[in-house]
Amino acid sequence: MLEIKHLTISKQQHVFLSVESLQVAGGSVLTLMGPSGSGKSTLLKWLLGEPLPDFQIAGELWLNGKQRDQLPIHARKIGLLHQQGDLFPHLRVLDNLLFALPRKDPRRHQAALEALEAMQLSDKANAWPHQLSGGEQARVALMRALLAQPEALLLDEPFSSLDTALRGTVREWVFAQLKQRDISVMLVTHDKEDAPGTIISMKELTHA
Ligand SMILES: Nc1ncnc2c1ncn2[C@@H]1O[C@H](COP(=O)(O)OP(=O)(O)OP(=O)(O)O)[C@@H](O)[C@H]1O
Repeated sequence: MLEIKHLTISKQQHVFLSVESLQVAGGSVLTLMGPSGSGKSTLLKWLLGEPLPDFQIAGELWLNGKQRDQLPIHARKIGLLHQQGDLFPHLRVLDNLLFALPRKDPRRHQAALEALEAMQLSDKANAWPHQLSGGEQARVALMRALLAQPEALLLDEPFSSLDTALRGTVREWVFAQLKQRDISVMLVTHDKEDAPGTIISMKELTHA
C-alpha cells in the first residue's frame, strides 16, 4: 500500500498542490490525469525523491507500512517507467537488464537471462535497443524496472509512443505483471483508455 498523507507543495508561498490522504493498494493502479502544468510531474518527482528546490514541501509518504519521504531516491524502492526511450541506447538488451541488478548479486546474470526468457526475448539478449520494436522495448524497459524489485512503480505516459494496435497488448501485459507482484502503481496519462482503475483529476489536488 502506498499512502500520501497531509501533502502540500507550495510555490512562492502559495499552495499549489495538496493531498490530504491518498492510498494505492498493492497490485492496483491509480491514474492521474490533468492538463499540462497541473503538477503531475512535480508529484511524481516528490514520490521518487528527486530534489524540488523551487518548491516548499510538507507531507508524508508511506509504502507498505514504512515512512519513506525522508529516504534518498535509491532507498525508497520506488521505480519509474516512462516512454520507450528509457533504455540506455549504448547498452545491449542484456546489459540494460543487468544495470538494474546489484553488482554483488552472484545470480544477476541468470536473473537477467530468465527475465528475457519470460518475455520471450531470449534471442534479443545481444541486440541494441534501436534494433527492437516499440513493443519489445517497452517490455524490456518494464522488465528492467521490475528486476530492481520496486514496491511501487510510477508510470509516466509509458505507452504513448506505441501505436494503437500494440498499445492495448503491451498495456495488458504490463498491468498483469504489476498485479502479479503486488506493486502499487501511479500512472500519468492523457489517454483515458490507458487507465485500468481509479482516475484522479489533478483539478481535485491543485490550487493554482
Ligand atoms: N523547477 C521549477 N521551478 C519553478 N516552477 C516549476 C518548476 N518545475 C515545474 N514548475 C511549474 O510547476 C507547475 C507544474 O509543472 P509540472 O511539470 O508538474 O506539470 P505537469 O502536469 O507534469 O505538466 P506536463 O503535462 O506538461 O508534463 C507548472 O506551473 C510549472 O511551470
